[in-house]
Amino acid sequence: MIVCKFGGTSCCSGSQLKKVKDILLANPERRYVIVSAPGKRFDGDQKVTDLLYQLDKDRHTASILAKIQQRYADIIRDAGITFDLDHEFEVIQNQLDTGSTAWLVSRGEYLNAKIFAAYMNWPFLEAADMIFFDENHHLIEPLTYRFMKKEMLAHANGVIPGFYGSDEAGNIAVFPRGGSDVSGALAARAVQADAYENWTDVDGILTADPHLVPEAKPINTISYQELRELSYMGAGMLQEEAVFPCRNAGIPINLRNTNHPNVQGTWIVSETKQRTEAHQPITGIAGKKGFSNIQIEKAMMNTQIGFGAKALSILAEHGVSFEHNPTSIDTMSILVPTADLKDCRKALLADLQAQLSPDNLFIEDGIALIAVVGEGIIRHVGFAARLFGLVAEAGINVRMIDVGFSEMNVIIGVNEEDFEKTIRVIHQGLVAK
Ligand SMILES: Nc1ncnc2c1ncn2[C@@H]1O[C@H](COP(=O)(O)OP(=O)(O)O)[C@@H](O)[C@H]1O
Ligand SMILES: N[C@@H](CC(=O)OP(=O)(O)O)C(=O)O
Repeated sequence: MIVCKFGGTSCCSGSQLKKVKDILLANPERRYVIVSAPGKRFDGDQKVTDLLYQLDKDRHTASILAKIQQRYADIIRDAGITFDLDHEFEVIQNQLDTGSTAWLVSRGEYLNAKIFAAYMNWPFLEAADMIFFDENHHLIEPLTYRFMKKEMLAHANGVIPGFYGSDEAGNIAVFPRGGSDVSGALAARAVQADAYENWTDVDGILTADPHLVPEAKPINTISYQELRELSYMGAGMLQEEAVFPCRNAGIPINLRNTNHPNVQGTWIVSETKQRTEAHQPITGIAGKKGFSNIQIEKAMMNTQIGFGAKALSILAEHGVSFEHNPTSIDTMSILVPTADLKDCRKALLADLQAQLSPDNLFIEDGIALIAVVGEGIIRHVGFAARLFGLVAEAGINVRMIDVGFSEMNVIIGVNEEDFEKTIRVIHQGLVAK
């Protein structure tokens, strides 16, 4: 049995929904499908979920609601589906004053799943009755699996809206953005599927973001951990939390292209399986902008037991999470998301100054982090020399290097303006060859 998830790009129009239907009917093992809200149809278009978040800011902007309704009306017309859209929008209109943000933004998936269920003539299985969050907004996994399994297996087929579930009070709760991937992974795990197919608009996981590196190639197989490292660092094709349910149950994930259904895509499997590209140490490259470095310098820092722990606890008190923390004898660099400093920059610096009495303390913004990922890359003789040689030859100033103990990735920090260039240079020199 296969559980499929189709992302916003696969569900953005009537013609895309036709492709989705053909894919599902081509293999009877594809019994359950999770759909996202309609995504972008072309560059510059708006995702329905983005429109809903916009509407949430001003609930009575009639033009936004009308735009959303029109998106669905076009889908229904182009796919030739019979569906009472006016009724659904009347219900939304009636709850506009009282409904929560989560409720409102989840309507994108809810409506798309209802429409697609009508199109497939499969039952609509309500995610709010199967996916549960606690009062701290954490997923209640065992309960979710129990209810999903019962509800799904009670039907031969089913269409499930992605992105949302409900809390203990029965109110709608949503995952972080991109969360339909998680809904799909939970469904696959609940019914112990043989595979979780995640359908999108690229031929698989590519060696780099195709917007930055047009010549990036699909990866045949990748381990769960490699993928996690890439998606954490911004490779946006699979929500990072979607890996865990499948990984823990040993369910392979197959990332595929709705527009090229004959392409096998990327298989995401356990670490124990060999990658077919074993001759090639790098699996992929990903990166993110928007980091700041908190630089703390103090003579003899290395002899002061607890200095690092103290610094990090001050960050925690201000709600700042740290990503990397390279240190040397008298210097500690703490890489944090710049957004975390928005409301506490001054107070944080004052606390660090008062409690650590550093010789020098400052924050540098505008840093981008790039992860070069591949099982065992660190053990490849000459890898580091080649990597840093390439970057140096391109005249790029490396601000930070962090080599974790996982032996799976090297993180380098560069100025944001060098971000795209660095990814291209590394890809060209180490992956495309
Ligand atoms: N390494 C990568 N491999 C593949 N796609 C990537 C990578 N990095 C970023 N992407 C982007 O992820 C997109 C697919 O994710 P997403 O937009 O969430 O699709 P969907 O709406 O189908 O879920 C691709 O169109 C591509 O631009
Ligand atoms: N529609 C939601 C959830 C989601 O997963 O969408 P997509 O599959 O298009 O990334 C979002 O935009 O965040």
